[in-house]
Amino acid sequence: MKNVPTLYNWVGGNDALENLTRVFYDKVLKDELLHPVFKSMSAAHTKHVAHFIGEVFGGPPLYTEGDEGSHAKMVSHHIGKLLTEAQRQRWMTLLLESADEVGVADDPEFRSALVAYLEWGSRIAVINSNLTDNPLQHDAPMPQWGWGVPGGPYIPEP
Ligand code: HEM
Repeated sequence: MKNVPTLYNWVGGNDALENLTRVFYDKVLKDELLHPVFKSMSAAHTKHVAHFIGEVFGGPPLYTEGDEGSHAKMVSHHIGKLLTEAQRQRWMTLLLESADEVGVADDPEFRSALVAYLEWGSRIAVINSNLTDNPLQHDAPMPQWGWGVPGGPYIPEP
């Protein structure tokens, strides 16, 4: 497939991702299962998560350069939080509800890649939350996510 856009471009870049995480964390803070976990999050949390996902989706290094983050720093935020599978499932549900609410691209190819990434990342977050030490070296690379099996969005031939 020629000229395959990045997931970052397809979703609408940083503005679309920041809009998504803003609406999502509003829901999270009103949720009885997730409020206790997120009640002390920083004011910049929603943007940091949007920047992280954007970078993983092939966007500019807004998390590693703009926010002075790294993959290891992101992981360190989850260490020792003792997240449960029920909390993870609620996190997924609210994020996907938010995606529909704000009108994130809903084509089958994009949503397949989005769900695959979120399932992967959220399950690793739960695993890491049950550790006491960060398993990553400080210079571990950022994950990179792509379109997976479909290979790109469905674009009909002209
Ligand atoms: C793909 C999945 C995920 C990604 C990309 C992600 C990303 C991040 C990032 C970038 C931070 C650091 C924010 C900052 O610098 O302010 C963070 C912190 C955090 N994340 Fe995640 N996360 C994921 C899944 C989860 C899940 C499933 C949970 C809980 C159910 C969770 C709970 C938390 C908590 C509690 C913090 C710390 C909040 C605080 O500062 O008090 N994360 N996450």
